[in-house]
Amino acid sequence: MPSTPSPEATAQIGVTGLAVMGSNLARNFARHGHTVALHNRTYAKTEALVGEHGHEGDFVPAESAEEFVAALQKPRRIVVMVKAGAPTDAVIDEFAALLEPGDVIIDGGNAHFADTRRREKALRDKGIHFVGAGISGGEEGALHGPSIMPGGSEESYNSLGPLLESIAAKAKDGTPCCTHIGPDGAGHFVKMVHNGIEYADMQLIAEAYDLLRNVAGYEPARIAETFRTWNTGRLDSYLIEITAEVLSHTDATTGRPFVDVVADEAEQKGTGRWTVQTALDLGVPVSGIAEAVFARSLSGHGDLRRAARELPGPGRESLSPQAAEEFAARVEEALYASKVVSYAQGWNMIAAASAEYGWDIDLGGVAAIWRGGCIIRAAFLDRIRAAFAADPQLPTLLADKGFADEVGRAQDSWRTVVTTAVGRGVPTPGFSAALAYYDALRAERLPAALTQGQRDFFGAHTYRRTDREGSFHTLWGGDRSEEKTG
Ligand SMILES: NC(=O)C1=CN([C@@H]2O[C@H](COP(=O)(O)OP(=O)(O)OC[C@H]3O[C@@H](n4cnc5c(N)ncnc54)[C@H](OP(=O)(O)O)[C@@H]3O)[C@@H](O)[C@H]2O)C=CC1
Ligand SMILES: O=C(CO)[C@H](O)[C@H](O)COP(=O)(O)O
Repeated sequence: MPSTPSPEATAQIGVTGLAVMGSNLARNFARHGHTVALHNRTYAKTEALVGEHGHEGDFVPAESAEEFVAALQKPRRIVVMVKAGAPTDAVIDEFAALLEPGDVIIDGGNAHFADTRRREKALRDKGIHFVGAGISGGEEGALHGPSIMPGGSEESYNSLGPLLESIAAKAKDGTPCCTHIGPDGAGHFVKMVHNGIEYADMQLIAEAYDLLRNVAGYEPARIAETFRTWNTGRLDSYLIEITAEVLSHTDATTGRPFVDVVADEAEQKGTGRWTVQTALDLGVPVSGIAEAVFARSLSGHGDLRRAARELPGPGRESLSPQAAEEFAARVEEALYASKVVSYAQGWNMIAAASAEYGWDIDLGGVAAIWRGGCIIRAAFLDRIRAAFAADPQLPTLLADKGFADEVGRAQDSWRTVVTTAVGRGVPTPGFSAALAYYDALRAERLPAALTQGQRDFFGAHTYRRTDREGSFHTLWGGDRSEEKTG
């Protein structure tokens, strides 16, 4: 039964799920002058939030879902910030039963976009707007300004947009890092690709660190300085900045570099894996992101690593200080070029999904809202925004003249870094895959022609020719004459 709004319905927005993300988002709304209704399954968390931060703005704590809904102005806007998956479904079902047509439920968790499409459709049938909103920036971003990627109907964005834009991060030009991405699952799709790119960026940075350590022979503190310098140039980004912080940190217990006492097994919650699974379904090559997911997975396979530890590898002579410095400069170029490739792959994926699902996503707009607040925020994103503003149909970022020139200038160093890594037995799956992608895209001819011949040989799968229209099959088991099949 729809609840009857009480005369005390004062809250412009409600947040349910008051763990790290939800409580910080609620505080962010309140700090921006919005009255915020608060709800959490376990009421003690609601009380704790009001006890500690009640002075930051107007909060309306609610013990029950009914009280929470009654505290909201119409159309009611409820942000759900609970664990992704079944808990999100349970909370949506609980609130949908209390809402009325025109009300809006916003899922700010890391939901799979297919779940968001399903939920949006089910609620649309009841007249309730469902907004799957990707939110990036972690705990700090939620409090001080995240990047927000809302999907859903235009109508829901009209009601919600100003509120979300008020709490979002602001890019250097003052633009809020929040825009309507597109219908149903578009917002969560774009957030998923953001995380896939985040994985690729982190893997490339990790490879650069490994090369500086094991080829250039730098200690972590020196590598931190190198990253700090890079952060003043074209690689200027949050991830490079925090890399320098992590590398310069000393473990208090042992006095050793922090990075040397952390177990070298990278974990993952799943959004990178979803990106790769979805890319396979869409037929978009995202080799940089895939290698990053596999690299995390491999690092966690202690059993395989222990079994292979004694396998032989090449010797590693140390470089002279000058050669090390020259090599470090080349690593910067390889890192930059590989980064451009993984962003190009991510954008191809967004474009493909936009076409597949009819989302009409503004590709430059995505870059614009990732300039601030999110984990992959970087100066570089303004260049991507500009590239799509100049040509909204750009087939790949590598075709943008500015990026093409830079990557072209970096290619010698990129090749040197990859061959040096191979020669010295330092694994660089991200750098290598990015370079292979670059070379495959620019190749005049690919060996895929041979693959087609093999497929036709063993399975009569047919092939197309370069000189004639249609499909063909060669009678491999007979006189090897060719027949036109279509
Ligand atoms: N942490 C991060 O940096 C980021 C997280 N996200 C996403 O944001 C969402 C929230 O993340 P986070 O703040 O870390 O919290 P968690 O993912 O740890 O979820 C905890 C919250 O979910 C509630 N909850 C769990 N199960 C249920 C249920 N069955 N019914 C009702 N409530 C339930 C908990 O309530 P109770 O207190 O009663 O247990 C608590 O409020 C997640 O989807 C996450 O993926 C997105 C970006 C960054
Ligand atoms: O969404 C995020 C930032 O944008 C999270 O930080 C991200 O989910 C972390 O992922 P993982 O635990 O898989 O490294």
